[in-house]
Amino acid sequence: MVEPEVATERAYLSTARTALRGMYAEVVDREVQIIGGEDNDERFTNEANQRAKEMRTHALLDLPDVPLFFGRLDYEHGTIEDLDQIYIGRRHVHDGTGVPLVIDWRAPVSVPFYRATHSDRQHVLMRRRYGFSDHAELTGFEDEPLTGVVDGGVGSGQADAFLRSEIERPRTGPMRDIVATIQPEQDDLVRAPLHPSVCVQGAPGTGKTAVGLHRVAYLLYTERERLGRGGVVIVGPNRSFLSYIRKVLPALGEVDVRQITIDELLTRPAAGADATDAERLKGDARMADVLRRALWSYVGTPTEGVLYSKGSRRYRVHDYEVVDIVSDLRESTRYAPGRNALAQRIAHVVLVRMEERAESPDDRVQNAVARSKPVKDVLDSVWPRVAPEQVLHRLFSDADFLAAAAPDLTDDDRTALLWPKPPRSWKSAKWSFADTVLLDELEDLIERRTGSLGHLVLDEAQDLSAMQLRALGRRCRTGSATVLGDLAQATTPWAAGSWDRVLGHLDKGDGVVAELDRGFRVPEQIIRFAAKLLPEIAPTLGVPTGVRTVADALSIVSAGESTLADEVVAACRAALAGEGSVALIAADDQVGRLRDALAAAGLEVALIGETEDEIDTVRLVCVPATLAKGLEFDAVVVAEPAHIVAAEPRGLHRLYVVLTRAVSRLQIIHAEPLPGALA
Ligand SMILES: Nc1ncnc2c1ncn2[C@@H]1O[C@H](COP(=O)(O)OP(=O)(O)OP(=O)(O)O)[C@@H](O)[C@H]1O
Repeated sequence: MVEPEVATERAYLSTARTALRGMYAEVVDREVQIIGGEDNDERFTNEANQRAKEMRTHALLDLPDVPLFFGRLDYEHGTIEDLDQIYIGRRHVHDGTGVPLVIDWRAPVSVPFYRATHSDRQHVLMRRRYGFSDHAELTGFEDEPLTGVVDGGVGSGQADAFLRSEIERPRTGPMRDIVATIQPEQDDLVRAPLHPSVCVQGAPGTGKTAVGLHRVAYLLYTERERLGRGGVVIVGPNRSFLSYIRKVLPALGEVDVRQITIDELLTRPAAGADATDAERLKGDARMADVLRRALWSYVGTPTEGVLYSKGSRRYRVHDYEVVDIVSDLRESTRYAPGRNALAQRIAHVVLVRMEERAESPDDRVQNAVARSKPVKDVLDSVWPRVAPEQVLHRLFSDADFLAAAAPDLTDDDRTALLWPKPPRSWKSAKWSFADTVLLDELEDLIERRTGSLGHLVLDEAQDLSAMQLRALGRRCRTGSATVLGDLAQATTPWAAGSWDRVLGHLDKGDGVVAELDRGFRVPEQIIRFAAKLLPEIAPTLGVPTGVRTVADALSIVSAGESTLADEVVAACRAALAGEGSVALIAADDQVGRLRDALAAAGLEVALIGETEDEIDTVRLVCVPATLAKGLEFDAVVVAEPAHIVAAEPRGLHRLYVVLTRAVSRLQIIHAEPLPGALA
């Protein structure tokens, strides 16, 4: 490391920071042009301009702890106009005269930073990577020449050391971006085009979440206009997870992406709960047919025609004519427009009758007839207005109605769906979360949902049911999706199964499935240990490889029933003596007690689920096993695996999730025997 050169690079960083402040001030000082006038168009334009300015200023804020660049490429002279060197960072910075000081990592000229190799240099002479302190002070750099002889792994070896130190940099607070060290196989997915949809199967810690977030940042860079219209939404499994990932996109300069859970995306609140069997069935794809049949069974067969009077004249539409119209319209469109069409078609027949008598009615007459009482009476009896809640209430309280709508379900299935004590009316029903998804489907069967997201990212998608996926797909009909998950981590009984099926339910059948199999988070020893569960939980998946081994990564302590809590306290205390974040993970019904034991021993500890924000500040957190998904910690202590397994039908899958949260060290403490595969 040449000191003067570090000083030069620091000076460059400081020039870039000053330039960014200049860009910020320029946007702040620029007046938003106000268009005169008070009508909606003008108001809308003024608001949009104001909002664009706010977003731009927000995006240009210099985050004090985030370095402005992380790498440099030295190109062969003449490759890029006027520049032989480019600095690569999270956003573009220029000096006010048009000279770029930092180039956005997403720009095409930055691609070789991630892709160039000795055998395919892409005109690059040298790649430089910078090291920074926690406060974004430049501390040094490593050079990787891409020309000349490769001796003893110079180049890729150095890069690996850099990647390793990035991964092992102690964690505090929420997830960080990986923009300085995105790996080629990840870069392929990050920069894949907006269409078709992409689905990533990846073992724990292979970077799926990181890839999904960087892909969003990349797509917003390349397709901002197209995505701006529909918007981008990231759907995650729960609030703790979303809180954990919330800072990655802002650090990449993207502040306008909604990150929500699926129940927040569906607008109906849930108040009730389901038994497991009912919940599993309610997520099953067969429910789509059941709902369709149930809804359309409200359309009856007309037994009477329509007699329309105007003054002393009468016009008759015969019953068989109404029968024909109804059977023509049934299921040819959504339910509500079908009802309107029926009124219009009856009115049209009346109009024809008028014309046959040499009258000359116009469109206004047709509309008046369609709204007239005799026509409305027919509609109400043959094609009544229905609310989604009404249909579902009847389905779960009327065994005959359910049997007619669900001929393909078994008797046991139907019994599981029926409410033991039906609420008196659909208005007083307490809908479960699975019910709200069904109501969403019904709503769309009644009136097609309009509007579409530009892009949808689904994380931990292996857990979503067919019906949930359909609801999500409806919100992104013309947009595309990035689907991320791991079938081995599927813990819900209603999980849809294969990725082809997931894409099918989302209505993104043209999506491509890719696999990530290099584990970055978890040391090789821990991966191999956890992977002993794979033959039982996901026999078709291969064992991932870890990119690192870490000395003493895994230890297993057997304790007595009465000493378990003491061992847990000792293990957490020892883990806190090292650097970074520490988690105690235990079965949901055990974690509170262990938290109390830790607090009683004088350790500062927070419980995830109760206090999301404290993940940012408290080093030791207790994590109920059901909230561990997607999270990671430098050191993890797992208490009593047998309890975690016994707590739920897919307990072994849950244990696999829990065992794969550690970046450096995993300690397992058990009084009961370990599950067979791990013993
Ligand atoms: N290229 C990379 N450079 C540095 N760190 C990386 C890289 N890829 C992944 N990581 C790190 O590995 C860890 C795991 O990444 P991530 O959470 O995205 O994995 P995942 O596949 O979503 O895991 P899980 O299935 O457990 O949810 C994170 O700390 C992430 O920052």
